[in-house]
Amino acid sequence: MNKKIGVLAIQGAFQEHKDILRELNVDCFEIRQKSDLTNKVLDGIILPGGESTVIGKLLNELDMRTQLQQMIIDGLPVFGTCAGLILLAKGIVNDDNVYLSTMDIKARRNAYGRQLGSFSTLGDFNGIGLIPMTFIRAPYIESTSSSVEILATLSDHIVAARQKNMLVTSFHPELTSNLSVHSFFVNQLCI
Ligand SMILES: NC(=O)CC[C@H](N)C(=O)O
Repeated sequence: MNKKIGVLAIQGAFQEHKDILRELNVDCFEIRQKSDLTNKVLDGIILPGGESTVIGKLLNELDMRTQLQQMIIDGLPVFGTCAGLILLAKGIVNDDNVYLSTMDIKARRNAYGRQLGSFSTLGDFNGIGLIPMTFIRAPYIESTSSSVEILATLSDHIVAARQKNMLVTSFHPELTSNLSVHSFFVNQLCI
């Protein structure tokens, strides 16, 4: 049966994720309110890039945060890009807030500073190979617990990682034409 992936669509770059999923022939729909989480059968969910403070605030205002957090703890496959990574982190080294707080990573927000706010490069992703990586005011992962698998590093900083049902990237694979990270999520995590 076709997998059904939700894309959190309350702020940020969610349309690009939908476009990639469509290219992969995966059914996807927008998650805009709590009932979208509870009323539909979900094989996985994507948390897009955007502004983590805004998405985090909206998750609370829409009464979605605790529900989503519990679903992830219960094993719902989740892929967080950029702000999505920050939402999943159990710690943010340069911010007092935490949001869903399900993944054993410590993130640094806006880690590349103003000068290098946005850039693209090629990087090696474990098991996939060289892929284009586009960073926009990106975080990186400063530390992880030993149960987190590191999938990509750039200049000694962790930019992709997995822990059980959770996959995160600092970069935006949805802003490139490379489908491989989404394909990895759908085929390796959403099973
Ligand atoms: N492109 C992005 O998602 C940027 C993330 C943003 N800097 C934040 O802290 O939320």
